[in-house]
Amino acid sequence: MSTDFDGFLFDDIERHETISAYTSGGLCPIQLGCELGSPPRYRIIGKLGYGAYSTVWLAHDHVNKRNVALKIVEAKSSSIKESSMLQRFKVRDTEAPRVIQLLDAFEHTSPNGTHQVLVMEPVLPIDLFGCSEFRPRITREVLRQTVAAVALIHSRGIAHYDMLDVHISEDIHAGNFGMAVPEVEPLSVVDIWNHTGRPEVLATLHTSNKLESFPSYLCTKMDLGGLLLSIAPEFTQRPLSMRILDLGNAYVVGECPPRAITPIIYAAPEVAFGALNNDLDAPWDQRSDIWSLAICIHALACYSYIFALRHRVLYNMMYYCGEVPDAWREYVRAKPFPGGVVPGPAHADGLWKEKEKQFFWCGVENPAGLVLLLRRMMQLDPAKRPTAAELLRDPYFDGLHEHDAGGVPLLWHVTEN
Ligand SMILES: Nc1ncnc2c1ncn2[C@@H]1O[C@H](COP(=O)(O)OP(=O)(O)OP(=O)(O)O)[C@@H](O)[C@H]1O
Repeated sequence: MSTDFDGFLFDDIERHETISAYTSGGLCPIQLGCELGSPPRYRIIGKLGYGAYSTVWLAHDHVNKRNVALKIVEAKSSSIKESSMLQRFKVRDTEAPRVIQLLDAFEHTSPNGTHQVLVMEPVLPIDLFGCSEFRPRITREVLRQTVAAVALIHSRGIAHYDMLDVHISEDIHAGNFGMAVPEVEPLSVVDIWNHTGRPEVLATLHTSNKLESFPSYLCTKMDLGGLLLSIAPEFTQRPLSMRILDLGNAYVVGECPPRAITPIIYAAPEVAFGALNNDLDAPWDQRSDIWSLAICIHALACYSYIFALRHRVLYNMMYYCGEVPDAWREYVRAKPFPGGVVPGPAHADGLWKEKEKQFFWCGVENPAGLVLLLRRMMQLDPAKRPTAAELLRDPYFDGLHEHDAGGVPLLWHVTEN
């Protein structure tokens, strides 16, 4: 082995967490089949996902005899805030939860430090650009429940602002929303392993010998949707129940907001403008959530992001909103509009007409209604954005109600991913 190279021999940043995140203060090395908890209680079955601060695993809880999701947070970040946020949203049996349910929390020590572990119900995240065999059809009901999840956290004075997950490269993202899949809970470990087949793993070979910090291999995410299609296909025929995930960056409005971590192309104008002018502490609150929720709804509806180019994002915001805010005029004077096209209402109407066609081709229910909804949400002035509770009364959601999500098959799947 060559000694002039210090690092990993293999890497695949598109499919795994960054290997270098396994370091002192970083991620917890995990092996399939290992048991966590004291006394050992949760047996790791497979990987469900990873984020900037954690890895998330499907595990079997020997005590309650059910499968659960374990979010194992890097040692230097504390998830105490996230677990106390989630505690606020624990529901009784009679209520429909809209926030992922926290079942337990404990600490686990690894060579990299002490990690918070959040035990949660497993959900099927809406993976916009993933390679699952399963893709839900994004109906008005899915979107209504997505807005209802945000309305719920807002009603408790909390802002989320991390609804769009970005993994490593800014090209791969998924919404921080998922569907409850209680069908996963009773599955036996052997059944799961039989149906998912041999786990795909990548050996972690490092040129140094600091081996204890790293797992001996990285696992590829399990295809939970594909697993359910093969083991419990009837799940696509029942009413769905959406959850909002990842309250790690959420805060109680009125307290000091954490720095917004939403990437600029999904960020609200007030945050994006600040960030592009080197003000990373631009304040954000629930009104900023409404903008990001619109970006998320757009992505759910047509599997693409409304704004793609970071360096043009402010211009595109002005084009879609048809105006130039007074506070941005100085910025615009220094960097003139591309091709000299000045934003205005007629130009904005034209862009949204094109958007309506795109929604139509993507099979969106009531494309014109969705355009009107998004235009209400995407206001450059945060004060003009409706609240999430007001959005639930938007004509786009007419005829849908919290108590009546059932009746017709609400999910469908496509396999040509
Ligand atoms: N309860 C769960 N069931 C199934 N999958 C989950 C669950 N919670 C999280 N995941 C998956 O794990 C991924 C990472 O989780 P999460 O976003 O909470 O981590 P994070 O480290 O806080 O990430 P970031 O802050 O980068 O968004 C999610 O995008 C999702 O795909």
